Amino acid sequence: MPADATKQDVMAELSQVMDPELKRDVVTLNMVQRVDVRDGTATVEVKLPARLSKQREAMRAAIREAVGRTGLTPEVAMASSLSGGEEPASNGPAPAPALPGVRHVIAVGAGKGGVGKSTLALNLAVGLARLGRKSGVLDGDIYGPSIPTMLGTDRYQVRASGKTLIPFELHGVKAMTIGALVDDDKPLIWRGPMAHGAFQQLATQTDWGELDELVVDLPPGTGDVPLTLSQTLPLTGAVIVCTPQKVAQDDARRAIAMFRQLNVEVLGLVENMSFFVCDHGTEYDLFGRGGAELLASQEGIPFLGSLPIHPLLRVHADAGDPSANFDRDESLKASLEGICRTLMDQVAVVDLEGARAPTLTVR
Ligand SMILES: Nc1ncnc2c1ncn2[C@@H]1O[C@H](COP(=O)(O)OP(=O)(O)OP(=O)(O)O)[C@@H](O)[C@H]1O
Repeated sequence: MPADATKQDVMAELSQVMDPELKRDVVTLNMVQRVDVRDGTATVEVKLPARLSKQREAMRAAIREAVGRTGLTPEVAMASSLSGGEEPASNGPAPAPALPGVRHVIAVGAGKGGVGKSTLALNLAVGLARLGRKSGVLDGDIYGPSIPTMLGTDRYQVRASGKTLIPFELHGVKAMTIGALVDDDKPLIWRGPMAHGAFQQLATQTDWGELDELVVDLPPGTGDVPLTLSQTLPLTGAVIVCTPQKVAQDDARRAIAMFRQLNVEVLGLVENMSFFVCDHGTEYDLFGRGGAELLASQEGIPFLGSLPIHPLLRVHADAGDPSANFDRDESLKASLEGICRTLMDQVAVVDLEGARAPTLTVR
């Protein structure tokens, strides 16, 4: 490219430089603060999140190389975010609207599919209700909504009063699912903005009443759609589910990085399918139990607890009877309630820190 390249040319090359953790480019992630092109030189200012401090020089080299491809001489200034706080992604949706009456919105996410995210989201909502909280569950897993089957709402039609959707009320939990609005047989191809609009409507037009916790089942992964949906609601924090294998932890690490990038508090990590208990009571660590707890301590986030591979979890999910998980097996009940209680503690910590946060009064 000739040396009369423009700022747009520089931005186009910079959009090829990837955040090594989030696998997303530095332009989309709003890290590029300034680009000036003058006299054959491109001056680029980049704000690097604190989590990438070890990759600082590698990032600088990648940015220099990208600018160099335009034929301009690169001058790269790198600033770091001080607090470890990351910049919210640019091109993101408008600020999330509050849900009146809902005190805490808790997203449940996972770095990859099939790790038990929906199972955990639903059992958290049911468990919190059984512990006396007013709870709800919002199924945002637009790729494969499973809450309708797991909660048994698929037996009912969604009802509306004018433009307001009336949530289902089953097992002590208010529920709304994107599954109620899409046809099972015609999977839609969702893109970020489209998913954002439908999901936001679903969340804001449902009559939740007063809730202590609304648990949101996000789509799996860290792609555009989960990223967009994570910015759609005012989240109190996120819970991440992972299985014990090393590969699952790598995915979970990416999910942690995604929430941090969005400035969403990670309330904790849950290890699902942690071990298997056979009929004789012997426990088998099929996938290498304990990996998630180790990951939590490495990442400095709370470990909320683990769930065994338990045939009843699958049976009750297929039967749409989550209450049975708390009624038919003492050890399963103890695991689920333990996770719910630890989560409630973490939510209380966030409330406390929010109350303590300094406020600025402008006169
Ligand atoms: N600990 C467990 N023991 C037994 N079965 C489980 C356990 N966790 C999940 N399952 C079963 O595994 C299947 C997948 O679980 P689930 O739908 O919760 O995963 P997911 O991560 O939400 O998947 P997706 O990414 O497709 O949304 C379901 O049939 C569920 O009942």
